[in-house]
Amino acid sequence: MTTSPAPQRPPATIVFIFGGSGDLNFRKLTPALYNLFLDGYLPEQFDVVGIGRSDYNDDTFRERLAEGIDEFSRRKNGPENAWATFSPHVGYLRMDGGDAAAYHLIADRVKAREAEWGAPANIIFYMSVAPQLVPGIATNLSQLSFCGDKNRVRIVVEKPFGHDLQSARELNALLLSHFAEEQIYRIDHYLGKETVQNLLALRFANTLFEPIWNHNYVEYVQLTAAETVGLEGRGGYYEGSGALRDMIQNHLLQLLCMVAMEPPTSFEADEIRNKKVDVLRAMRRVAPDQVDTIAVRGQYGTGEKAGKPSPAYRQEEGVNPESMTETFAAVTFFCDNWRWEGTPFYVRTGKHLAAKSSVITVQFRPAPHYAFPNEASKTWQHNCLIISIQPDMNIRLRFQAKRPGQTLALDPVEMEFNYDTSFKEQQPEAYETLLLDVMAGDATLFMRADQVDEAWQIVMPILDHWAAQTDPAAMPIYAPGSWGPDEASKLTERDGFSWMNG
Ligand SMILES: NC(=O)C1=CN([C@@H]2O[C@H](COP(=O)(O)OP(=O)(O)OC[C@H]3O[C@@H](n4cnc5c(N)ncnc54)[C@H](OP(=O)(O)O)[C@@H]3O)[C@@H](O)[C@H]2O)C=CC1
Ligand SMILES: O=C1O[C@H](COP(=O)(O)O)[C@@H](O)[C@H](O)[C@H]1O
Repeated sequence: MTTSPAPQRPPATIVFIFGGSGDLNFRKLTPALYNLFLDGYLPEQFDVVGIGRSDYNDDTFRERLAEGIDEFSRRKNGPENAWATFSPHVGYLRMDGGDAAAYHLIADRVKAREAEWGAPANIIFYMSVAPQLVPGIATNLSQLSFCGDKNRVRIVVEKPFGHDLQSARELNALLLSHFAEEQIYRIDHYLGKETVQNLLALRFANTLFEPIWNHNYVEYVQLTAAETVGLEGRGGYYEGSGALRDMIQNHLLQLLCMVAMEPPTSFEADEIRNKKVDVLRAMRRVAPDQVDTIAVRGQYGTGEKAGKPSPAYRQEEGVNPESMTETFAAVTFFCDNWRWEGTPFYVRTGKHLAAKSSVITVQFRPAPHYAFPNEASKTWQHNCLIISIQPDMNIRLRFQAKRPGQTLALDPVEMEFNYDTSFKEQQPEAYETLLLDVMAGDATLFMRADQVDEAWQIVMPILDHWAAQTDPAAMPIYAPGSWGPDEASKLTERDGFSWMNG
């Protein structure tokens, strides 16, 4: 999301992707760069260099990535010869990120390109590797003479950013010992989604919602990120993570910030990030003995998918048969500030749920006086703003309307804004937006160290409480294809509400 009306082409840039041979680059990063290239956003002088230990050379690496483009790029092979024009910009360096002596390969590559281009290049180091490798790579990079150049060198760090508060602090301290904060781009791909960025437009480019966007009018907010997929071959990672760490500490708390933040005075990166971190600071820290009242976890059991038996989480590859890792988490958060005091924010996420659906629901309070006869509205519902992030991309406003006829009958109806019908432009993938922002030096959609820290502080009491419960029989099990364990409904029902499904 560049803040200028039309994005400028970035200057000459080399993107080094540590983990170039891995899944994220294959499915997301190179397809995103390729789409940016096709859309004319990349400079003429750019290189993408994958780094890994796997045995590729430039040609075999390009062949491998071409398969990823075929399968995962929204533009597929694009116009004729598009890949043939793009692929010479792609190369591979075979090296071990832990081998400090190998880093001259990077320096040599930069030197050669700059000589060819006749100008210094911006350099981006993308950490698409397991988190435990990041400190070593960052330390080795810092030995390169140009790394301290704030104007042209940036480092992108993938999630998870730490495993807990302590490790996140250590990682931040290490990165900040080698790079300035403005060089560090902590990525959260949810912030690159069009529908998520549109939350800022919805709230701050309209007068309609802002006057009622507070605890006086909003009864509660629900944020759901439901997935139908399971582990997708990432059992090793997920087993050490779980739903709270994997989705809530980062993506869902960031969404919550977009819903709850105060209006910014500008779209400067730090102004937006200041407003977001204020929300995180205001969020209630839960006492250990309160965790069971505000948080529920669960794990998927055996079931059936596409007519075939599907294994329970504890039977998945890389998972402990007595695992206590949650594949579902639901939490009631409160933001203790003037705007939101007393309004619950119900947040939930899970694997193998009934639908793929990321939705924010803002439920308004009932009308102060209901003059209609009770029998007028058998299906009476509160006003509600439903913001669908994905896969549907729409915003629906639900209100009561009179059903045509001679009786006074009211029914809930919806006004809908839909991206597909309102705009003809294609939606860029989140990684396209975020990679272009890194190249442009725009950190608005990236997390600052203090945001990461606050988000960990918020979830730590829940994680600690759950970690202390070790009886496998105590883990609530839910059926794949459901909306999670029954216990999750208690969170909302306790307050007289229910989850909005589907
Ligand atoms: N895949 C996804 O959908 C998502 C991934 N992420 C995050 O992105 C990061 C990468 O994930 P993903 O691509 O799935 O992981 P993979 O396991 O597929 O890839 C890991 C990469 O790290 C490289 N690597 C491992 N050890 C070294 C080393 N010593 N030196 C250099 N390279 C090394 C591997 O290359 P080689 O074996 O050739 O050395 C490989 O390219 C992780 O932090 C993950 O959490 C975040 C969101 C989504
Ligand atoms: O970061 C992650 O996100 C994906 C969900 O992303 P989405 O864009 O498809 O909603 C999730 O599957 C994965 O476990 C998590 O690490």
